[in-house]
Amino acid sequence: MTQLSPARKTGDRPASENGKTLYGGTSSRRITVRDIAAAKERGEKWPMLTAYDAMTASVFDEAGIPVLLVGDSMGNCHLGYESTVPVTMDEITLLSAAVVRGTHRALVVGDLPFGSYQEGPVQALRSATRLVKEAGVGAVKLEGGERSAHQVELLVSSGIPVMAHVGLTPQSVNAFGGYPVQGRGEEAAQQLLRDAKAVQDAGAFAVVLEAVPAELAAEVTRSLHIPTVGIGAGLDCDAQVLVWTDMAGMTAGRVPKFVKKYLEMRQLLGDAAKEFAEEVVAGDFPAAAHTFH
Ligand SMILES: Nc1nc(=O)c2c([nH]1)NC[C@@H]1CN(c3ccc(C(=O)N[C@@H](CCC(=O)O)C(=O)O)cc3)CN21
Ligand SMILES: CC(C)C(=O)C(=O)O
Ligand SMILES: [Mg+2]
Repeated sequence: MTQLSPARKTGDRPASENGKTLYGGTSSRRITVRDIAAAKERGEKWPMLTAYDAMTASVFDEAGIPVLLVGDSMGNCHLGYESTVPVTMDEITLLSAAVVRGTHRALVVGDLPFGSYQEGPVQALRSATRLVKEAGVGAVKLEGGERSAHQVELLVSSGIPVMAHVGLTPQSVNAFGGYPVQGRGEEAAQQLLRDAKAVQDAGAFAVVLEAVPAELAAEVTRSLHIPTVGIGAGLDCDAQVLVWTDMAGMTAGRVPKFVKKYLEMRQLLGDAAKEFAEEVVAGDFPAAAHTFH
C-alpha cells in the first residue's frame, strides 16, 4: 500500500486509510476550519504553502496541500517590493480570487496586509469581509497576539475564521529593524505564550509561530488546543508553512535560514529560457512539428 502520510507515533494504521486526513485524504470537498480542528485532535501534522496565482495554486491543490496562504509575502516574492509593507487590499484581493479559482479542495487563507486592520476591529472586519465576499477565501490571517485580540474577536464573532500570527511579524520590519528571531530570553518567551493564548481565547482557529526557538514553540504547541503552524519554529509544531518560491528555489537572492529548497526552479527555468533563446537565434525553432501549412 502506498503510504501517503506517515504512520502516527502510536503505531496506528496510517491515518490516511480512513480518507479523512488533511494531507493524503480522499475527500474532494473543500477543507474547512472544522477539519483543521479535527486534525489536532488526531495529533496529525499538516503542510501549508503560500500561493499567489491560479496556476501555481492548482499544482499545490492537485498535490494535496490542504491549506494555501495568499501571503502578503507576495510583496517581495511576486510584486517586486522590498518587503510586505507596501502590499494593498486591492493586491491581496485580486490574487486571493485567483488562488480560489485555481483550487477545489484547499482551504484558502487570505493575509490581511499592513494597514488594513491596525486601526481597530471595525476596520479589520471591513477588510476581512471584502476578502471573503470578493475573493471567496475561507479564512483570513492577521499579525499580532495580545495587540490584535480585539480584531480576532470581532471577525470570529462575525463568522470569519481567523488564523493569527505571532513571534516574528514581518509587517513590523521597521520596528524590529530587520527579521530577528523572537522569544529569546525568559521575558520574551512569557510574552509569546501570552500572545498565543490571547489569540486562542479570542477565537483564532490556528496560529502561525514565526522564527522562534524550537523549545518555546513546542511549549506553545503543548499549551494550546488550536494548531500551531511553524515557520522557523522547529519540528514540534502541529503544521509547517513555507513560502512556495523559497521551497521551490525560485526566490531571487538570500532566503531565511529556516528554508529548505526542494527544487532548484530558478536554475531550471533559466536554463529552459536560454535553450529556447539559442534555438531561436540558431534558426532551429520552430521545427516542422510546431509549424502550420
Ligand atoms: N521569500 C520570503 N520568505 C519568507 O519566509 C518571508 C518573506 N519572503 N517575506 C516576509 C517574511 C520575512 N521573513 C523573514 C526574512 C528574513 C529572515 C532572516 O533572515 N532571519 C535571520 C535570523 C537571524 C537571527 O536573528 O538569528 C536568519 O538568518 O534566518 C527571517 C524571516 C519571513 N517571510
Ligand atoms: C510566511 C507566512 C506565514 C506569511 O505570513 C506570508 O507568506 O505572508
Ligand atoms: Mg504574511
